[in-house]
Amino acid sequence: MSHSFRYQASRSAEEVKKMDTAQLRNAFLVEKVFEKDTITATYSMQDRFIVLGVKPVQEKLTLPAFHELTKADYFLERREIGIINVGGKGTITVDGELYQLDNKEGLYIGKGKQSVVFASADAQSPALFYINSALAAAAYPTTYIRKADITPLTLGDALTSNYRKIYQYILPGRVQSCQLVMGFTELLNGSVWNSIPPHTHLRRNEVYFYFDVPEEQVVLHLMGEPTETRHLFMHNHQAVVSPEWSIHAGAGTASYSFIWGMAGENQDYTDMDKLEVQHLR
Ligand SMILES: O=C[C@H](O)[C@@H](O)CC(=O)C(=O)O
Ligand SMILES: [Zn+2]
Repeated sequence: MSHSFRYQASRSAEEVKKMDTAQLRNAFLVEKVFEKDTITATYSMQDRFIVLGVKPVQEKLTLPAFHELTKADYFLERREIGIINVGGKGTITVDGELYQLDNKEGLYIGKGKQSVVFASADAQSPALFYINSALAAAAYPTTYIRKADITPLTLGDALTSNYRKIYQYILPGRVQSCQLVMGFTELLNGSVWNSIPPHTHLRRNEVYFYFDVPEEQVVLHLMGEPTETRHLFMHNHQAVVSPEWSIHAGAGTASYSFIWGMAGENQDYTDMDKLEVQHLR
């Protein structure tokens, strides 16, 4: 099996004002999350957040320690992870305990678990495990999360093209974690705008991962300070890091879904500094 990793330094709002498209993409985009029989990792210095993609096809894949980045003996020595499967059926074995994850099912694995092994049920329709990881100081139980068990928040309106359902998977009161807050949002029936009106949250970073973007469609992801915005055109299965000073919003050329994951100062989902669209520049 193979694995790869990348390191992304933290960037200031001042630096970003002067970036061209390639520099912006290099600093914030995770261009290829999934590669066959590989575990990819992007280590962002925003809250030491790690974005991983696991695509087992012919092989079982074991989560490595990424010792070069972490100096840990095993990945979860001082970390926690949240996983959402955006592919076909798969399994995750955590210190010998087997969990089956269908499409859009999730798993939280706490600090201290030493062995995490991923597999697909069918090589023709491989599992695609999208993972976020944050530093953890306490060990909380491994928890299986089923979409059918979650009552989503409904936001927006078809008249403003932002009708969407928000499935909160990991947050206080549902799944206990140290820092991670994670879930996904579905845009429905031709609605295309996510997180509009937008917000920032100085207390934590956020990473967006776009999925279920129809073939040949794109998402125009918006970032930057509210009065100094930038954009990135994103394809299916790409992720983008949002620093604490940046808005994170977007519009698709069709409806799509995205996983959001956060870590930082607190875990209150509603802790956002809301902005009005008229104030954007
Ligand atoms: O801080 C929270 C996150 O930005 C997302 O959950 C927002 C979102 O999914 C949406 O409004 O569509
Ligand atoms: Zn946010």
